[in-house]
Amino acid sequence: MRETARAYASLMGIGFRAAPWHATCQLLTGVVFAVAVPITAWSVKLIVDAAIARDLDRGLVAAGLLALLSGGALTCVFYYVDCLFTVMERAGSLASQRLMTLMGGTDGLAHHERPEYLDQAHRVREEQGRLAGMVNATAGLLRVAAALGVSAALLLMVHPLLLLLPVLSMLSFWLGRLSRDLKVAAQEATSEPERLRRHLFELGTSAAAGKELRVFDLVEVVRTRHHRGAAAVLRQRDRADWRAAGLQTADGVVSALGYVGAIGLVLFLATSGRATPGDVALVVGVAAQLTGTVGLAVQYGTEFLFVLAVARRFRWLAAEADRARRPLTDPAPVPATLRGAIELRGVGFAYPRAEGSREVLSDISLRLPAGAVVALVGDNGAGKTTLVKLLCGFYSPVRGSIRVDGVDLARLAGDQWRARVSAAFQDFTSFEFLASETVGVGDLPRMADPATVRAALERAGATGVVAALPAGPRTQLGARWPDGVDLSGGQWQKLALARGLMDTTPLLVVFDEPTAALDAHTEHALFERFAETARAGRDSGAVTVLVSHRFSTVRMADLIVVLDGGRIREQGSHDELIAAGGLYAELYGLQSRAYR
Ligand SMILES: Nc1ncnc2c1ncn2[C@@H]1O[C@H](COP(=O)(O)OP(=O)(O)OP(=O)(O)O)[C@@H](O)[C@H]1O
Repeated sequence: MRETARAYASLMGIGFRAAPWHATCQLLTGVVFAVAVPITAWSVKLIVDAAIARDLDRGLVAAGLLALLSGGALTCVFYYVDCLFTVMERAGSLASQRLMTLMGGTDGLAHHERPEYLDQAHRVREEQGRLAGMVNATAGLLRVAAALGVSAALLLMVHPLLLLLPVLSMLSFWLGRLSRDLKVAAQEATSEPERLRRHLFELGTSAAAGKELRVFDLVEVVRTRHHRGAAAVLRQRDRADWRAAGLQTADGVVSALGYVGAIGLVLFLATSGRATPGDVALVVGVAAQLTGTVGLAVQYGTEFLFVLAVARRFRWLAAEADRARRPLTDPAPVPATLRGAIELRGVGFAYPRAEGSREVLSDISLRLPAGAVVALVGDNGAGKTTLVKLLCGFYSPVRGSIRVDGVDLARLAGDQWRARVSAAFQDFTSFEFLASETVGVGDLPRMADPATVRAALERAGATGVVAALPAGPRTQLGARWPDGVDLSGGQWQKLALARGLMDTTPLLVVFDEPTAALDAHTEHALFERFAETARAGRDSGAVTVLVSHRFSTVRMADLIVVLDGGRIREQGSHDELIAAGGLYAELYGLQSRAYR
């Protein structure tokens, strides 16, 4: 219960922080409007009674009250709707910012592996719009409560038995809620197949997947699976809809019985002289409004529950983010320069999601000396990228430790360590910014410095890519933007490489197959240059880790580490490994024969 209250408060907090005046105004105008509407029925009663009593003055006062209430209610509706839109817009923007901080600002990546996290994150992303809706749902419920309260008071003035009408309304509200619950449950139960259906839809309609779908003749397969999935989802949701419709019919019958009963009672009272004709008009008016109020109660009640469910997920993600950001127990500063080495001592690692927590790295003991260029080689799945991710601090070893000049990496603040890490990955990100920014984000403080960006482009051999763009470095990248230019895979990759070379004073530089889209000669020439630069800058002690399947590139490294099934099979310089005649020598021989 306390958790629910906190979840509610967190989303109300977003609404009020984003638009405090508008949120207050929406709540107030909603209540005033809700109170004014049933009172108009009361002023009608006064007018009818005055007419029957032939009392013009009383009739005019009542008519004035009616005009005032109608005008006031209309004005309130105007402000209510205006505030509603403003609150939704501003709270939506603030909620997106919070969500980005929660989901994108956490330290490592380990939580992204947990199915529970993925599921919650996916749902929150899908229902993001609702994060802004707590003020609106609350305003709606307040409106309903105010309208029901005033209606009940007016009915009580005529006869206590008429209070059964709001009671029946509550029954009707309950039936309405049951029917909505059925629909919500069906939606939740089908959320996974629905996600698959959307994925298939995406595959079947996107240009990116289009090539492979056609080459492998998969268009029909994807379409059939999509249609079958859609039919299964609809079938399940249809069943719930029919049951919900049954409950709604029962709800209609209950409302009609209440309406007829209330009017029957007031007519009986009027004909026996215990109620006035104005009372009859009052009850008819209030009873008619109650039907609408119950409809609103069901609508806002459901919306409130939906928003509350999203709020709980939001809180859950916030708690996860807090956990991921747990302060270090024994923090140590990141060294300014590396003097000794980055050392891995008995490191073991298993992905949280991997079957039975299978270790993908075991017993890794390795010394990466300051200033060295180290190459990681091995078959697909040998664990090269995983090792790189551990070095970058995205994940923590489950056994053993990584030490930076003798200090456990776990003692260094993640963001401070990563500020000293530079990288280029094979699965790089295509930042659709201006070309100079796409590269410049590799070193934010110097992003706006054209000379630094030019130098990084030069080091990555990407000067030509930017020079050929219509507005050079000021060209917007990405085809979806006006005047945006799309690049080839290799060109994007060269810019990603330049981004990884922006920072000239890192402690660790990682190249995880960043040149896979380039030809072997270009890759060789580039790495020769990187190695030279790395060796020239040995003073800062930066360790350069390079992952490549091309042995012509690998051979220039100071240290080559051969991984096999998550373990180190052998390590040494190119000459040492060739002389040893092991796996490296065998693979090198195979590749060089193929190139001859
Ligand atoms: N996010 C993940 N969750 C679970 N298992 C993973 C994940 N990423 C990689 N693995 C598994 O870890 C093992 C090592 O993968 P890794 O990507 O480190 O290999 P690699 O040597 O870099 O391979 P490649 O040369 O193909 O890039 C593989 O068995 C892979 O299936």
